Amino acid sequence: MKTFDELFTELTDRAQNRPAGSGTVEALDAGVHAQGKKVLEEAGEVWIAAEHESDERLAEEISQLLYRVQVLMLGRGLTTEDVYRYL
Ligand SMILES: N=c1c2ncn([C@@H]3O[C@H](COP(=O)(O)OP(=O)(O)OP(=O)(O)O)[C@@H](O)[C@H]3O)c2ncn1[C@@H]1O[C@H](COP(=O)(O)O)[C@@H](O)[C@H]1O
Repeated sequence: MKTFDELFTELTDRAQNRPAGSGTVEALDAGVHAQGKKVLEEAGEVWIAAEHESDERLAEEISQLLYRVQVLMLGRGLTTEDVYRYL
């Protein structure tokens, strides 16, 4: 179990150290256009799960959306502070 901030720290480390086999490194190398498409795709899956699937499936889809949003943040060079200032 990890928090949003803990995941962001982990993904930042992946971006900096680029370990072999990291899906995050692959997603970052794919560029902002591909990262944005993944955000949209996961958002759609969250919507469908919210209407038609279990709480557990919905929670899982939301976790994937959060991951995809973080990859996009890293792709654009944003930090959590850049986002939190608007919350
Ligand atoms: N939280 C996530 C996470 N959520 C979603 N995903 C990726 O997103 C996929 C699910 O989303 P999709 O529906 O788009 O995927 P898919 O269509 O089934 O498959 P592809 O798009 O990959 O072909 C998963 O199979 C993962 O590849 C994640 N990949 C990694 N993490 C965490 O990120 C950290 C770093 O991971 P690595 O960079 O892979 O080491 C680790 O703590 C991981 O647990």
